Amino acid sequence: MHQRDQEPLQISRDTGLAGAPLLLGDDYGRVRTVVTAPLADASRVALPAAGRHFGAFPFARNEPGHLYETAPAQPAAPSGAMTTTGRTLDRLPDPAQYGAAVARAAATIRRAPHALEKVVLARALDYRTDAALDPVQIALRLAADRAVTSYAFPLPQGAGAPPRWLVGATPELLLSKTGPRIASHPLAGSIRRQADPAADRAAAQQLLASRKDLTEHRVVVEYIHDLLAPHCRDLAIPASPGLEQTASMWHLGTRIEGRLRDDAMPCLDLVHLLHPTPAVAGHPLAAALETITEAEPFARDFYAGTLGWVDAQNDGAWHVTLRCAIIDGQRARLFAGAGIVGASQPDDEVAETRAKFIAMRSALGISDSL
Ligand SMILES: C=C(O[C@H]1C=CC=C(C(=O)O)[C@@H]1O)C(=O)O
Repeated sequence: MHQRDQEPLQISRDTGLAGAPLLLGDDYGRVRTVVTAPLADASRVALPAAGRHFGAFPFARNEPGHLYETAPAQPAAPSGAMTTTGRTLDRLPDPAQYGAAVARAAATIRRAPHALEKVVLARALDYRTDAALDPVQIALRLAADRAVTSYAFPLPQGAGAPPRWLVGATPELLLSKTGPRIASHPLAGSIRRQADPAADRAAAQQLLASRKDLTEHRVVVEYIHDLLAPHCRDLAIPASPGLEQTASMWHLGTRIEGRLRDDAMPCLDLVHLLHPTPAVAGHPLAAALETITEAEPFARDFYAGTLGWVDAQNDGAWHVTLRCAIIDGQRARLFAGAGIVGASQPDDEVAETRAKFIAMRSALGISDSL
């Protein structure tokens, strides 16, 4: 079922990043080689027999990502926050323009919900400082929140140039596979957490009862169900979502578990089947991608892509690349998005994306006044 035509594999193998650190959750290693290939071909890249191999693929399915062979290493010790003096922050687009794009998308959805039922619109923050940013230290700071999987992946730029870095802390599991058993844990529908415990509980209850958020969530769960069901001999999906929390956000989440018909189906073929889900793109996919391209004044790059690990048995765990930044020397581009349905209100979605930036902003030491 998963066999593809065996056309020649277009990959390039690079050792230019040898020795660079790579961090994913509790795994820490030093890069040996990097293989660059699109996600569609990733399961055909020959992997050495032992250990885990890490990978990161961009939002755009046809753009190449990277699979890393690493050697185990001692994790770096976390250090204190960076001290910098000159800093700037540019908003892409500014919040008012983002709100206008949300209003247009919600109106389009209300007019013709069969043509577009949901779209995820993102915005970016361009941060510049006078000191080089340390991607591993930033990921270690993010790792203080044990509800998320933090990561720092070097992204090769070619021709001996220093890498860019993909750094973040994701709360969302796209797909894990252990033998025949698979799991996915989509999140969609969010609200900012509150410092006061009673207000925090009230916010969670408000989310759980929100028809707008339940609609956003249902679209994702149905999509994943419909794609996985033909490959599964059983697939269990709870009737309603539960609450998931990170240090700064509440989310609606649904844990989906199943058993594959074909145990040998490669983990990365399942990842390719699912990515991008309506938790980051929308539904129907083609209309959502068109809306995203029109509305967002930047390339998503590796934001809203997928990253994880795979082993030689084709088991693995792949996450949705969220709550992240692309770091390049003294610059960082942060990303955050929100699911838009017909009932979405522009100001609420601006506030939601602002809340989703909190984790990365505080790991980078970007003050609220900037
Ligand atoms: C697109 C993002 O979050 C997704 C994951 C959880 C909740 C989401 C939401 O409520 O819209 C998004 O689907 C992001 O953090 O940039």
